Amino acid sequence: MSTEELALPIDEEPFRGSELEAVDVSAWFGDHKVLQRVSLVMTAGTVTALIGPSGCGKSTFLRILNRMHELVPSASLAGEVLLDGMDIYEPGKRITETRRRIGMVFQKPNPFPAMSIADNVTAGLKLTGTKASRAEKQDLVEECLLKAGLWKEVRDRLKQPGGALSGGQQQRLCIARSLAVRPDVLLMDEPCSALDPTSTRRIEETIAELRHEVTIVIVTHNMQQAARVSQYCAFFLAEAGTPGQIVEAGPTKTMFENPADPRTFDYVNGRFG
Ligand SMILES: Nc1ncnc2c1ncn2[C@@H]1O[C@H](COP(=O)(O)OP(=O)(O)OP(=O)(O)O)[C@@H](O)[C@H]1O
Repeated sequence: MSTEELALPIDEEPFRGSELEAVDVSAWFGDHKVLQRVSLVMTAGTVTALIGPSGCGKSTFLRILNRMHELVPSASLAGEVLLDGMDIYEPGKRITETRRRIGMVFQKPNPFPAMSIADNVTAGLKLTGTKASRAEKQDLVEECLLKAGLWKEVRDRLKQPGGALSGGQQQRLCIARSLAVRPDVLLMDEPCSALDPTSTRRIEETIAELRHEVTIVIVTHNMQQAARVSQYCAFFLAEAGTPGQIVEAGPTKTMFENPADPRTFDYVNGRFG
């Protein structure tokens, strides 16, 4: 068989990344219940968008997916989060390993401002105890900046401080930093909300390119963005003081063009929220 025959068309290339599954996840801050039995499968090779009005628990849900929720002293939760079938909350599971496998990019770009661009990219290695030679680090810096779509813009100034980059470049630097520890899943909490339209587009292109590398879950308030970047969508809602729940989840096209629930239709068409 020739190599041409063996090669898969691009759409059928096997995806890297892992499957993440939330099973009956509920969450509280003190005795305030903010999520009620949320279940969702986030598949490798897809971008899953979490949408819904302010306060319905999207960020809380995202933070539960990499064990950041428990950093809030009053916070508690029930249910399971399975990473390739293994519960990340199982007693004895190391939090650092979970956070290495499930990275997070925040709303506001947060590079280490005084640290060089190159050192920002490799900063996570120390935290995860990964040893790398100088040459390996150099290769990693180039690889991750390329994947994050920033290499061409910074290749000649890798020693300059990360804080000197524009907001959009800083956010792509943070994406490169997340990729350097080779995560299986990347969580993004409104990654473009602090950025101008051009930088937003650039990040969206980066997300599209990364989908084959890493499973992506993104919280966004921007419906056009959800439609552009995601293949799968989950609509969260907290009605009249009740905890947030998923009203409906499914392929993005269906959610936008032919949702099953009238509340989804109203939300994606900007009638509330
Ligand atoms: N650290 C906290 N302590 C107490 N309550 C909190 C905390 N963080 C969030 N909450 C509450 O949990 C609920 C869900 O908040 P969350 O931020 O997850 O919603 P969201 O859908 O992401 O909102 P937004 O779209 O505005 O970011 C809200 O009622 C919020 O007030």
